[in-house]
Amino acid sequence: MGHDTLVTSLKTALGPGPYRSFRATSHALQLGDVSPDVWYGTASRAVRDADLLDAVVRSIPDAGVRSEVERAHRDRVDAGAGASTSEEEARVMGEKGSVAEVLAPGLVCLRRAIDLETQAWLAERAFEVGEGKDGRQGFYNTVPGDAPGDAPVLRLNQGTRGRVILPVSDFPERLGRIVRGCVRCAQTADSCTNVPDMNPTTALVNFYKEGAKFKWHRDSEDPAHARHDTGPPIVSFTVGLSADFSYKNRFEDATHRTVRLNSGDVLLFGGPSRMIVHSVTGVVPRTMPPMLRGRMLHGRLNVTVRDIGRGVIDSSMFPAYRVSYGGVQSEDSY
Ligand SMILES: O=C(O)CCC(=O)C(=O)O
Ligand SMILES: [Fe+2]
Repeated sequence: MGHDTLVTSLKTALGPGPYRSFRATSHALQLGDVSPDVWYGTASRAVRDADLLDAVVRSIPDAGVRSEVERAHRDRVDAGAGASTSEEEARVMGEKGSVAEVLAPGLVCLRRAIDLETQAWLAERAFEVGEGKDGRQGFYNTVPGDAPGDAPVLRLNQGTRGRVILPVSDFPERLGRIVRGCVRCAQTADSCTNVPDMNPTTALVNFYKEGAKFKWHRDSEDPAHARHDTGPPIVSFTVGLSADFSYKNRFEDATHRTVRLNSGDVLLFGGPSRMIVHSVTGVVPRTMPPMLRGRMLHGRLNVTVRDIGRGVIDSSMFPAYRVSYGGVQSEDSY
């Protein structure tokens, strides 16, 4: 296949946006910025037609790089990995109207990434694992009643917002498969360099009542990520009411951008965007999808799935989020 025919076939197979990001990843391969393995992973996910993928591999100009890629290809075929994308991963972004918006390098919003049934499932699981089967109080603290003799009352543990912090293994494995599907979609829309692979370890679940906010902060658990542009993405789900998520590069920046996150949207921030300063500036009334009414508490559920690497969470500090690395507490625990 000649070069021009190959380009035309790729543009047609991938569509303009994914084609551009695929071309950028291929350029990074030639510069040595992404490894042949990572490039091949992206290519094999983006280019579903086996003959076209062969043609792309054959077109790699550098013989050394090409043979590395061919090795990755053989390993994958031998391991049967081509068939290993689970149905669940494939379903992410399978909804009508799903679209990936690249807001900045490494910051990707997958619109309507999960369908309503999956949203209801995630909400049910989040309340179930977060709410004290084993004595945990989940999103709530018990506080004494107003007057002497009044029964104790439950209050959200962060005021108008409740939080739970869980190992991702407390959730059914389906969550990990959905997260991996989201990472793949974001990598295809942006690139594997901007959205590196991640290994889900931890879920922070926030429940916001109408009117709740979340202050400006960074999710900078791992000090290594604070110094480099290579951190694995945070994968953040919205279920229920919509919310305005604002972000900027530095605390002192006078201006910020805002993206409205609706039920079923998944926001990823990794690589060069892993350290964005962000805040939830508002929860939007009257945006609950009718199908979820009665299936979750009225409000917004946010599940952020993270890869905290070697980090250790100090659960005695709950509901504060304190993570340490090698015995040193990370700076921006919040
Ligand atoms: O609710 C959100 O969308 C963001 C939550 C967040 O920033 C966090 O849990 O660190
Ligand atoms: Fe955050």
